[in-house]
Amino acid sequence: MISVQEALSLVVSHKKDLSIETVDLLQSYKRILAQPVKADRDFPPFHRVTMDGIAINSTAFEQGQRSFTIEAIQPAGSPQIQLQSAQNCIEVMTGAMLPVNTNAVIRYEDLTIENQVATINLDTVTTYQNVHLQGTDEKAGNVLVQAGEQITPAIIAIMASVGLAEVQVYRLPKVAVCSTGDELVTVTEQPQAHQIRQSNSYMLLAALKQEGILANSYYLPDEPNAMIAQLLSMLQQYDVLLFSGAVSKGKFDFLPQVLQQLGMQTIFHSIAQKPGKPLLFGKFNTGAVVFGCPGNPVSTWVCYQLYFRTWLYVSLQQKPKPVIATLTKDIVFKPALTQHVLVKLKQVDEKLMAEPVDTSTSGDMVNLMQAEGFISLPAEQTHFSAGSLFPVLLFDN
Ligand SMILES: Nc1nc2c(c(=O)[nH]1)N[C@H]1C(S)=C(S)[C@@H](COP(=O)(O)OP(=O)(O)OC[C@H]3O[C@@H](n4cnc5c(N)ncnc54)[C@H](O)[C@@H]3O)O[C@H]1N2
Ligand code: MOO
Ligand SMILES: [Mg+2]
Repeated sequence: MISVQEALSLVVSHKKDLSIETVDLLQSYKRILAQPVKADRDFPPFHRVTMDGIAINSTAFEQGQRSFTIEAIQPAGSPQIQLQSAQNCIEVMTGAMLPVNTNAVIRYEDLTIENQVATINLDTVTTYQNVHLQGTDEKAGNVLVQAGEQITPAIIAIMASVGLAEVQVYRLPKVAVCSTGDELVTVTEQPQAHQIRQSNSYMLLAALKQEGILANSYYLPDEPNAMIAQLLSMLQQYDVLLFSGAVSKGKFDFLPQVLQQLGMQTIFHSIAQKPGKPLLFGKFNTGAVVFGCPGNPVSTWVCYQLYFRTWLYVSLQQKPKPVIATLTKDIVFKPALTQHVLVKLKQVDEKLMAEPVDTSTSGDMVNLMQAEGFISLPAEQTHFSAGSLFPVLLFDN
């Protein structure tokens, strides 16, 4: 049996080089950016008025002048105009260019306007007050977003503002999610006493959606010939086959042998870890990789999060953001296995605390709901004390 570290390096070494494709700006949401996004102009591109009011030349105010005749109006969306006399002012609107020869904006709330004369009811006016100065956020030519970032609404806004109507992103892998087992019925069916409704593929499909991947869903019964017929059609279409169930030692756990019969090379089958010991990882010469997650829901979830997401992230050249947290209680775990412990996170003063979530078994999907991530306690150690620091693999469940 291989260690978690060995398994992860094998998964990484079988990453897929995903090509780059061009998609419409809005379609790029949640995809991984494959190009840097550069500022085509300064941010902001001009001295931008940030309050509705008047623009003056502050020298006149410093010399004691308080009342200013309104010369003109500068709306947002109009070319920049010029203050003709430093003793006058121009009405300016939020989003407008600051008029030439002005250097301060006074809000309407701080003015009295009568007969086209604005009187300032303030004791002080500072240079460039209520003005967002050109280039203070970014300079033209600078990289605003690096390649490798997952595209968020804020990144979409940045790309729109620099005129990127089409965006280069990494192609997403085509994924098939497949549940197995004669005990499974669909969500709409009333299960008999010996049956359960299948839930793992819904969980995986939803998790894949978080990565922007719209996967297709399949089902295999516990019968090798029926499995082969279904798998043959799936093999041609997908980059990843993500199974749950049928990978352990049971008389009806046919998946490993059926996949091998179809030409899959087994890269590993079982890892020194709990949960998720029977995980199967293999590859077809079509390039398709197989993750055969153990059927218990928490095992499926942990294997998906740790191994599939690692594969996905290296394939997409995406870097996960590490989080370190402090274990809140002592744990003793004697088997020579890495134990993945589901945790909730809470902030206590400066410290991020990882509190283990009570789960009875890896079949306990109800308590999985409480967890925000897991920590992996190394196999070589048996006692883990409260106060120790661990990296947390965060997930959104
Ligand atoms: N003799 C041994 N037995 C088992 C071992 C072992 O090492 N030796 N490993 C155990 C571990 S650990 C796990 S985890 C499970 C993995 O089993 P399989 O991958 O073969 O999965 P199944 O037998 O098909 O199902 C296990 C469990 O999960 C439920 N299940 C399966 N699919 C779904 C689904 N789509 N939605 C909801 N629940 C699902 C299934 O009904 C079973 O209860 O094996 C242990 N046995
Ligand atoms: O993956 Mo199994 O928990 O260790 O049920
Ligand atoms: Mg089984």
